[in-house]
Amino acid sequence: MSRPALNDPALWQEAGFINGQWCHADDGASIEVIDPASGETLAAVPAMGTQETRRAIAAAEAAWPEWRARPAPERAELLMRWHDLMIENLEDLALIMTREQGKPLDESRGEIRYGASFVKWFAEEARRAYGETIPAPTKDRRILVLKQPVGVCGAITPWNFPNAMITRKCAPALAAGCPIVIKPSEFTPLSALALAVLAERAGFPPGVLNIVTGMPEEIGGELTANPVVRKLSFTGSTRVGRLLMRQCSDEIKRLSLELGGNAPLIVFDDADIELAVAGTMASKFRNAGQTCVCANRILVQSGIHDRFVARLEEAMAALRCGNGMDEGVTIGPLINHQAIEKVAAHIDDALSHGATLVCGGVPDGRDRHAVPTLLTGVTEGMRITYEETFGPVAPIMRFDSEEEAVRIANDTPFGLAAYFFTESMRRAWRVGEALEFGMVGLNTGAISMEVAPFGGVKQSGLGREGARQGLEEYLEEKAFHMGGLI
Ligand SMILES: NC(=O)C1=CN([C@@H]2O[C@H](COP(=O)(O)OP(=O)(O)OC[C@H]3O[C@@H](n4cnc5c(N)ncnc54)[C@H](O)[C@@H]3O)[C@@H](O)[C@H]2O)C=CC1
Ligand SMILES: O=C(O)[C@H](O)CS(=O)(=O)O
Repeated sequence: MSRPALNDPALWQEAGFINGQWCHADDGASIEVIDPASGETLAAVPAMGTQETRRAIAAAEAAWPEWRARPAPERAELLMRWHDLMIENLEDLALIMTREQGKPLDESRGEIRYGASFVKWFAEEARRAYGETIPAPTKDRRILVLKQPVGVCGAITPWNFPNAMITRKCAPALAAGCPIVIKPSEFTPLSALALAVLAERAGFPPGVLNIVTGMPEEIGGELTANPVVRKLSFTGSTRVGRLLMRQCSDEIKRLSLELGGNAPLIVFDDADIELAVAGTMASKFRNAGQTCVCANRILVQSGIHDRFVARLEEAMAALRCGNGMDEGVTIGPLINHQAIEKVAAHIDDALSHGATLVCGGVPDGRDRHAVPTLLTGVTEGMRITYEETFGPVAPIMRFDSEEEAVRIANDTPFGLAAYFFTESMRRAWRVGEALEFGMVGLNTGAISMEVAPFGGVKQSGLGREGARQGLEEYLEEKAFHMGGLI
């Protein structure tokens, strides 16, 4: 197991974190963490299940009364201390992330800053869980609306953003006064465990933040069935989100779901072509295309089509595939062989139905890399247009009219992110309002930041993360009627 040389080796943890204690699975079982760049075993973390999860939930329940009673400025101070420790240890956290997830080091550094931005944002928001007073209908009554923490929360997070998807959930939970039990992806647990090391150092009391690693079905089964857990927050596939939603229905738990996407990116004839190319590169190739907000379909109007394809091919030629630890690499390996096989299947299907390969091609599984690929002549009905590719493949669909582009863009059960490029103010309003997505980028491919609400409609999920809305997901509203006052 070739762990990286860290400035602070204590950040490399191969144990779960329950009630302020580092612990292993009751039966001693473990699961291996694989380096996606080499395929070698990097670490082994506990294969925890129902019993360990039950203990973590009990620890969170025991911690709740004191944590909810702690004044918001004190919760905020702990969150800021955690934020500062993340920034101080940024290089180590980035190294850990690149080794277990594969993304280039610079992207990992960017994700640590992105993850830390949620901790700082919710340290600030903790002080603003404002209630309200309502004019009473009679003289003897006063009506208040109190904001109170939901209670013990659970979170289940994906492998593609193994730091930011943790902090985007636990920062608002902790800010609101909720203790939390987190199950990170079995592919990338080390980033979550490093965050727990820093949370402990920041001074969070035992039981407030717990990390349970291991068997998804067992841990998820306990988080969804245990009545002590009042809310579950999930980021991942729509398939699993639907399953968890069903499992939470018996207890009518609060839910936040950030699920799959199928983002259209539309380039109109009147687009600024350089903005459109830059926006496409930013949206399509971040994390080797393994994000839920990546452009999954690229719709280009006929008049600009050939020029845009030529410029995009030029820009893609600058991408460099390789090991994320190596200087200058911009496209790391995909997370695993299943991901590579899915990308290959999408390319094969498109080519077999008449698409043209401009550059790239079917990845070689042995290289564990998906080569940045540009396809033209992509048409509706090809798998790549209705399944989330989650890889560095840019499928170009030609269109003629604005109405046709909006129809195609909206023709999906998903509704997470969409992008379009035009210099026309009138078209900006028409298309921005017509697109059925939770987030829309006009002349930009970057829409992920802590200040704006992140989330989707239709089968892309429920609720919003980040922004003012993100705190509300962890608060309950109580109408408090005070009668007999005269
Ligand atoms: N909306 C988003 O931000 C994301 C969407 N995705 C989508 O999900 C697809 C697969 O990516 P994965 O990370 O493998 O997503 P996934 O949905 O399979 O896994 C996400 C998390 O759910 C857990 N999980 C899986 N099955 C579970 C179960 N039965 N009970 C409880 N927890 C369970 C996993 O251990 C992981 O922690 C991607 O191809 C992409 O389409 C993936 C990551 C993020
Ligand atoms: O899971 C994801 O893909 C992230 O939500 C995307 S982002 O927030 O990093 O853009």
